Amino acid sequence: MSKKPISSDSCLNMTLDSVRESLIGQEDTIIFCLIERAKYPINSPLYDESVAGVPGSLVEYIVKETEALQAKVGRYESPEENPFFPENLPPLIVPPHNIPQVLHPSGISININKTIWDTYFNQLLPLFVREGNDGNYVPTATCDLHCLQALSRRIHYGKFVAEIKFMDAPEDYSPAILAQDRATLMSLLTFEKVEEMVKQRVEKKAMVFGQEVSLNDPDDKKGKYKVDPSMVSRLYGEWVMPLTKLVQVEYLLRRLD
Ligand SMILES: O=C(O)C(=O)C[C@]1(C(=O)O)C=C[C@@H](O)C=C1
Repeated sequence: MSKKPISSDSCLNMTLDSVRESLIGQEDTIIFCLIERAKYPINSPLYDESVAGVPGSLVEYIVKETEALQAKVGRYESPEENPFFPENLPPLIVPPHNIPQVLHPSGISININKTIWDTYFNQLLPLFVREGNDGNYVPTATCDLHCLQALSRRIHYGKFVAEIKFMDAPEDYSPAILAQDRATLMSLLTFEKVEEMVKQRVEKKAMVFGQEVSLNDPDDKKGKYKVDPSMVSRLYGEWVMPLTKLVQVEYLLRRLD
C-alpha cells in the first residue's frame, strides 16, 4: 500500500459567512457533548488528585494520554486543534497532512486551553451536572474530554474569524493593532446582534436536541430537557463567546508582527 499523505480540504476560500457557518455547526457538537456528559453525575473522584493512582487526577491522565495518541496520528497538524497539554507531545508517526496555511504565523500558537480547562471544571460542569457518584469514571472522563475538545476547537476558531475580519478591512484594524489597543480591537470585532442570535439559537437547539421523548403520553415529558436550554444560552453568553473574542484580540494583536 502506498503511503500518501492524508489530504485535507483547503481553507483558503473562507469568508465571514463560511466561518460563521462552521461556528453554527460546532454548536451542535457542543450541545450533544453536554447532553452526553449530563447523563452522568459529577463523579468527583475523577477530579481528585489524591485518589486516582495515576499522576495528577484521573481525568487529567486520560486527557493527556489521549492527546499523546492523537498527536501521533496528526490531530494537532490541524490549525483548528490545540492541545490541553502541549508539553512533551510525541512526534507524528504518519505522513504530514500539508494543510494550507491561512493563519498568520505569529497567531498560530495562541492557546488559551488552561483558561478553558479551569472554566469548564470550576464553573460550567457544576451548572449542568447533578451531584452523585455512579462509578462510571472512564465514560464520564471521556465525555469531559469530548466537551473540552469541542469547546476548545470552537473558541480557538476565533483565530480564523479574526484573520477573515482583518483581511476584509485591514485599514480598520491596523491602527489599533499598531497601537496594541485591546479595547478598540474588541469593539471593532464585536457584533452584538450576532451574539444575541447565537444565544437564542443555542437555546432553541438545546430544546430540540435535548427534549425528553415519551411514546405513551406526549404531555408526560413536555418541557423536560436533558440539559437546561437557558443554561446553554448562558454558557455561550458568559464564556464561549467572550473567550472566542479573547482569542480574536490576541490574534489581531500579533497580526502585524
Ligand atoms: O460572528 C462573528 O463575527 C464572531 O466574531 C463570532 C462571535 C461568536 O463568538 O459567536 C464573536 C464575536 C461577535 O460579537 C459575534 C459572534
